[in-house]
Amino acid sequence: MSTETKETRPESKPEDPENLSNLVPSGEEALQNLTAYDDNDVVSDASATETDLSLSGSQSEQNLEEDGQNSLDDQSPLTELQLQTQPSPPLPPPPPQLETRISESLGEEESFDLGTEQQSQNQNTTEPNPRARKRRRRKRFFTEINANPAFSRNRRNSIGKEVDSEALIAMSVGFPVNSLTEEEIEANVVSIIGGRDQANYIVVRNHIIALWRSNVSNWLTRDHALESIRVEHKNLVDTAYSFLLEHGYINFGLAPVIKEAKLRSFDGVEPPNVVVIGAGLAGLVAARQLLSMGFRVLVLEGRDRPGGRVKTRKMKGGDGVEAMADVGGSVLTGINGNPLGVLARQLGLPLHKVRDICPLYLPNGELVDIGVDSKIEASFNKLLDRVCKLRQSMIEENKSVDVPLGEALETFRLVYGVADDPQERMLLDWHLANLEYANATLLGNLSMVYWDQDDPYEMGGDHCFIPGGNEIFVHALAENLPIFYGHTVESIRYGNNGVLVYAGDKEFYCDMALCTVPLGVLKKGAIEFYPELPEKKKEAIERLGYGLLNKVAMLFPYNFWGEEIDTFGRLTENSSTRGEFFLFYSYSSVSGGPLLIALVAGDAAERFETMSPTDSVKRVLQILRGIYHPKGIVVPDPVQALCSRWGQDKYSYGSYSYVAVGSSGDDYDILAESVGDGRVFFAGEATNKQYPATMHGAFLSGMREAANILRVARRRASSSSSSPASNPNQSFINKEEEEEENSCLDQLFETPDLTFGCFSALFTPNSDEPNSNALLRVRMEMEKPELSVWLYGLVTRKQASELGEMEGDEMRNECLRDKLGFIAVERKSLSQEGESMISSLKAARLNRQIFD
Ligand SMILES: Cc1cc2nc3c(=O)[nH]c(=O)nc-3n(C[C@H](O)[C@H](O)[C@H](O)COP(=O)(O)OP(=O)(O)OC[C@H]3O[C@@H](n4cnc5c(N)ncnc54)[C@H](O)[C@@H]3O)c2cc1C
Repeated sequence: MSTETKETRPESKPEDPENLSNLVPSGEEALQNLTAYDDNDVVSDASATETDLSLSGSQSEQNLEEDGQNSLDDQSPLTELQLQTQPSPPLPPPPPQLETRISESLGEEESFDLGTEQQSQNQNTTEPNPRARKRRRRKRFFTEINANPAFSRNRRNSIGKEVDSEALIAMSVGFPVNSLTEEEIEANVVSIIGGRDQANYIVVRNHIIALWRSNVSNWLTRDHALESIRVEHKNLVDTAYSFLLEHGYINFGLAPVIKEAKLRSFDGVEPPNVVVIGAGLAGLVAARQLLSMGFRVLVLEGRDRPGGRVKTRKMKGGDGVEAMADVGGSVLTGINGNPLGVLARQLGLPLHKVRDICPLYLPNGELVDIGVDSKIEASFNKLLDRVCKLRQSMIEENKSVDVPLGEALETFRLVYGVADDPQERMLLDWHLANLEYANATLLGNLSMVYWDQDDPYEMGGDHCFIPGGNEIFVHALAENLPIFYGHTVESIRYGNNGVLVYAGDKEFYCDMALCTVPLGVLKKGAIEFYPELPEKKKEAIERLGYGLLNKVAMLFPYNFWGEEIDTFGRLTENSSTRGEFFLFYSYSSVSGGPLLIALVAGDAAERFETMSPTDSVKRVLQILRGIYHPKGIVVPDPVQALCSRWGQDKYSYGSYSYVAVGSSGDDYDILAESVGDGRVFFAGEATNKQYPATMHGAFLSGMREAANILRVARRRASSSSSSPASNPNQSFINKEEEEEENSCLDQLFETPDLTFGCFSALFTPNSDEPNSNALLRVRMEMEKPELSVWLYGLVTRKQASELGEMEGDEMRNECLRDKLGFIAVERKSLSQEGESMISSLKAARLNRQIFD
């Protein structure tokens, strides 16, 4: 991925004692008595070896001087380089540049600010030596768009300005300024590519996106979209609206009105069944979207929790200090157009901008001189520019070779004599470590040609934290979804008639399956496919890189590092350990307590997994004391600490994808391709060429595949012989199983949450909120008892309780009918929402049986 910073994660599995993140309890004990934790927050054994807390405060006393000139500005011939080259895929032209800077406010309105590339480096801080953490990017100004005739006359006056800002919003969401995306072309949004219709379509499409983004808590209707467009362009509005809706660019997310909406995609035919494998962001988003499209959906998740590589741990100390630590994905890397930013707005969550200031400390605790710092940062960026030029020349000469990025950078460094001085070398190493962090691997593994192929698409705007952690999103997305936890999928068998998914001793039959497991799991071959995946896909799985990043999260009794910074870094004299705790994230302002997270990148991330947690935490404290003791600041022991082990996590086997030498962005596309003529689909961060290795990339891949599944389902439904409706045996729940289903429901109602009169109610297992769902059941007695039926409907938990408090069923029925507009229906007519609630209840009960 690109160089924008991201966050680490830890994780541990109860089954595998090696695979544990670790907690450090309070005080002295903290380092002597490390307790292992797992995904269930189970605190087990405290058998760590004795540790010595007297860590040395000062380290190297090097006197570092600013060096003279480097000669990076020289136009030295590239042929001087002696690089070991490796074959790479043919070089395509460089990707389109979408580098206009857009800034989006975090409130309901969006504002845009063209060309304000430089971010302020010294704001809101008293730090004497602030530094910018992010690599600067060159920028292009947005090309002008002229007023378009698609708009009605009364809007023409202000049209130029509006079209510009609407185009900017669409761009921030990932749409090109004046062309169609591949998805749009595939969806046939216009009959002639490049014609006048296309130009009009683009304006209409941008307009609809901007309209919805102006109030993401609303359901944007087709009529509303049409209001400001001339009526003769109704077809364009229809096309653009349907495209955007079905592909999840509008009306998506967690606003109440959006959660309730149901598309009528399968009127008159049995909706197809989809099994989603994995309840990470990609799987959750896809499952939600598919349910809202009318599919029947089931999610199989190996862990006992949703979220996958998004995991927030509650940390707690003796004196009431506590904090929420994101041990997986943490930073929203660019808020403009980011779908997670939309969720935050819908849920009313504030965002905390990660401040750009990042002081760097020398091993002796001194702050790095700002002049040297700026100089080396500039040199580092120039080295990268040199690499860009080299690959540009390779593209022009059509040379299909690749070399490791690290090798190219080192060669240029030597050629231009950059960072010969020890302090400069340490600074350069810090930047290289930062690059290894962003890509979760050693620079020696990265493709020089394609490592930053996603740069042109990167989300603009601030990097942000979600106060309380990203699991807020996960829980909101997972609410009421039929997720079966503890179901590790071992094989997937697919054919013309459907898909069989095997998890333990259970098999699940479905029309289509969506596999969202991490690339690390695919690389391990942990899931067998029958027939085997196509060679092309297997090769892409092999080629694409999947790297490692780890974290140590430490909850301290108080904040000793100051409230005014969110990050600080430390330099090391040893290049080979440059990624070891090189960057610290402070979560004091967002996590609820004095929480510090140290990152471990590159080589160090691998070594870290073999170190004992006691030693790791001791080492971090040694570094922190090296920085703060010389300033007279006491660094206390943490009251709790944990270390991640993403590489040993059998549901991940690493942190996120990167473009390895010999691989390219095309491999992401190949990973995204479905197999078995539209039977098995793939989503997840490693299937998203534009936004790999990110939370929003995972989110968008889930949306993408939901749209693909809908397209294939429609195609199949229209060819009657293979329509799921015409072959009931293909249904996930067929007629024969209906009775079993009903008896299952009877079993659920054997232990209702509430019972009163002839009513009983079950609460959704995923929420205690008064407005969460309750499934109400009522017996309709008939004269002939054998004709009596159970009827069902959804109310809220609060309404169910209020009904329970009323006197007599007559009053209840009156309230249901007159006040709540409640209509009780037979089981088979229950809404999709009702069905998914039943599935959640069943899943929760099953999970209780497994885990209690
Ligand atoms: C340490 C770390 C720091 C990161 N920092 C950032 C950041 O700051 N910003 C950012 O945007 N992104 C960050 N990321 C990346 C981001 O977290 C991921 O890209 C994203 O969460 C991936 O989502 P996903 O749905 O593709 O995969 P996952 O979240 O991994 O979901 C896949 C799911 O499949 C399940 N599964 C696996 N195998 C099986 C099986 N056989 N059967 C059933 N279920 C199975 C897993 O348990 C998991 O729940 C970070 C990641 C890590 C690890």
